[in-house]
Amino acid sequence: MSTANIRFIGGGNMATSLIAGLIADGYEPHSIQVSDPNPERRHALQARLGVRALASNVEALDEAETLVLCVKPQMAASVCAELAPFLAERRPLIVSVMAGVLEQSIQRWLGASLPIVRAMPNTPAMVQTGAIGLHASPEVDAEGRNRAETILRAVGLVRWVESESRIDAVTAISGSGPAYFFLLMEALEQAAIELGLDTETARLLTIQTALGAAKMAMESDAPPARLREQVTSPGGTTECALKVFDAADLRALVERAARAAHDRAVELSQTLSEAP
Ligand SMILES: NC(=O)C1=CN([C@@H]2O[C@H](COP(=O)(O)OP(=O)(O)OC[C@H]3O[C@@H](n4cnc5c(N)ncnc54)[C@H](OP(=O)(O)O)[C@@H]3O)[C@@H](O)[C@H]2O)C=CC1
Ligand SMILES: O=C(O)[C@@H]1CCC=N1
Repeated sequence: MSTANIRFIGGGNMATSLIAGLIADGYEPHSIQVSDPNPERRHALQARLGVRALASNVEALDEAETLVLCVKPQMAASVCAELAPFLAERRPLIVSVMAGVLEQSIQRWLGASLPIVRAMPNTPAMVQTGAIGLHASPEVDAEGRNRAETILRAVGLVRWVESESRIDAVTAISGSGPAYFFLLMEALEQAAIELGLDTETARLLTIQTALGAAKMAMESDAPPARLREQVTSPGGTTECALKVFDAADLRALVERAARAAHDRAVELSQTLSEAP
């Protein structure tokens, strides 16, 4: 099965992460083309990753087998309308990473029931440690599902979800999730500095601790709650720290934050589905 000729529309943060991850996995830079209106971004993509970067979306489509839509949700309608006349015949597999943009909306803007896979990746795809949710529209055949999965598996862990609405949950957890962990890292690093550690030591101890905790959680049979208990000696230091988190009801706060992200994705879906 060929995964060749992948075309990206929009060359920002998410496209750069995906392209970097694919190239690190062995994809040939010449099999990837990307379009972006920003000349500096195009230059960076070409210089850093060796892919062809074009100003024109239509030119970037050339010989597309898989087309990855990587523009902001608010740009989706106009970009699809621009591409529509060039897609009807070729019928590439369309992979949309756009948060809150429904398969049906994309098909309506394209004016054709093209096969669409919605993918919700995250920026750690750049280091092939992405967490990706996938959903396929009914037009996607087994080869299309395989192709999307093969491409996304090159940059991380892939999970299919049963209904398209679940992509909004994936968006709230793993799509936006790296930002939550980065925020925690920023706060812990700052606390380390306040406690007297030098900046570099604070940075490295924070990052290594996050990496170690994630690796342990991934490799252990025990759930995170059990791993947390193993760190928490009765009457010890961790217990004191965790009591502070409990007093602030950290769990409820995290749930509220995830729900806010989810609800924003739903709101985007509704608003954009009404866009002409
Ligand atoms: N960032 C993330 O962690 C994740 C993002 N996503 C989704 O990925 C998509 C892109 O997000 P992200 O990469 O963060 O956003 P960025 O703004 O970094 O990237 C979007 C890029 O598209 C360019 N662009 C604007 N208009 C057009 C156009 N008409 N044709 C082609 N390119 C255009 C922008 O240029 P300019 O800046 O000059 O406008 C920009 O370079 C979004 O839909 C988002 O929901 C999904 C999962 C995670
Ligand atoms: O913040 C956003 O809207 C995008 C989608 C998931 C991560 N970033």
